[in-house]
Amino acid sequence: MYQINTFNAIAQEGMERFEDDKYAINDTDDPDAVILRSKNLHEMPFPASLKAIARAGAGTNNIPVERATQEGVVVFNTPGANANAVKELVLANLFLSVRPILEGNEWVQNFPFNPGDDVEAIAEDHKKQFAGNELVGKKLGVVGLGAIGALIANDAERLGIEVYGYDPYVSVDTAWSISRRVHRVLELDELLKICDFVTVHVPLMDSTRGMIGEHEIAQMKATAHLYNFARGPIVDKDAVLKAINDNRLGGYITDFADADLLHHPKIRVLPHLGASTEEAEINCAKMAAANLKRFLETGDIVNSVNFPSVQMSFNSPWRITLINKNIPNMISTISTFIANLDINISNMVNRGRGDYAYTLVDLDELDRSKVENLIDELNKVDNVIRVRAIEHPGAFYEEY
Ligand SMILES: NC(=O)c1ccc[n+]([C@@H]2O[C@H](COP(=O)([O-])OP(=O)(O)OC[C@H]3O[C@@H](n4cnc5c(N)ncnc54)[C@H](O)[C@@H]3O)[C@@H](O)[C@H]2O)c1
Ligand SMILES: O=C(O)[C@H](O)COP(=O)(O)O
Repeated sequence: MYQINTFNAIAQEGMERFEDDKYAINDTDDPDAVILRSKNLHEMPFPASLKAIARAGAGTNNIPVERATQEGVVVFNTPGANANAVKELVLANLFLSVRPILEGNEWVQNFPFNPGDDVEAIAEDHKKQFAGNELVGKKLGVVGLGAIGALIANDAERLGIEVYGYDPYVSVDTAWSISRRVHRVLELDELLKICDFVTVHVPLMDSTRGMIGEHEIAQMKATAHLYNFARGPIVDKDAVLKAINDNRLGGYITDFADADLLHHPKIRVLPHLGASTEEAEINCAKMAAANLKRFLETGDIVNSVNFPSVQMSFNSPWRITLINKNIPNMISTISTFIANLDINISNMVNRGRGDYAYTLVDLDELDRSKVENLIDELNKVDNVIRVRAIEHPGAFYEEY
């Protein structure tokens, strides 16, 4: 039985993938894996049993990824699974930025009409104060052309907006998906100078913390609007407040609530709603559950942020998985241990990522005690961080 613990509300459509006869949910303090959304794990020690953490979402800044790596815990996320939800929220805010839609509604709802008033005529009389602008022909800068940024760039371009994109690390796949009518910008300042709207979609990392600060805001048009649906600390809020109060920035729209940003007429604050659609929550939960199940049941790694992508078809009675330091001779050391126990290797794959590597070894061996003995031995090997044995689920092996 695998033990899974959850944090945050994970959509049932994902959780129901964990079959009752194989998985126990929230039943232990020593889980094999955790599935979560934005719960902060930084101060939480990991139990020795923990093998994997699945983030049902994109950002993993709530997870101590480096510590997880050192402790041999594989961290997964769900790339792209909530990108459409964020895209739609950003587009909605673009419309709200050019048209006083919310203000018009608020005015009508709160106007002190008297009984018998011609409400329609009074509204017609006042509508001029809620005239707006159009998005067609405006310039939008997209900082970070990943799953979300690429969708926004393409859809904004289709709306007739002139789109400029900046991402020095854009993936080849994403680059192919972006319309050739989206202008590629090589310097962030260049984009900031010309755009009416700038929307940021980069992960929060040491290199992006505060990346939109005083200098960057000073490049922007005084009428421009800055959007932050990525993470609060990517934008320097003090620089934003100062610029807005000095009339050097037109507005700030953020998905990250902060007491200092509340009740300002030029700042709109949302309670982290980017991924909060039924569709995105289901997509993320399903993908996170699939990542976890596959890892626990086969050792395959797909969509990890700290270990390499490794898949191998599982055709042997036993598979062992190893997380080890990425140093010379590890593979020969491991295979020598296996050979010394007179066990034959039927298939093997090893991939490194930075300082760590992941190895799958399929064994032509039916004797459980020999495999258990091997695991004990491998656990003693220097620079091996975690070893696991997975029995092939097909009972037919017992018959041979
Ligand atoms: N508001 C929400 O609810 C919500 C929902 C989903 C994601 N997010 C946030 O948005 C971030 C992006 O999500 P995504 O799914 O598009 O991720 P992604 O990994 O697909 O894309 C991130 C992109 O940022 C680029 N990048 C990294 N550093 C950069 C830099 N210094 N300058 C320019 N580009 C840079 C990368 O090359 C990549 O293309 C997430 O990490 C998360 O923090 C927020
Ligand atoms: O990084 C993400 O995927 C988003 O910020 C969504 O966070 P949530 O799952 O807590 O809504």
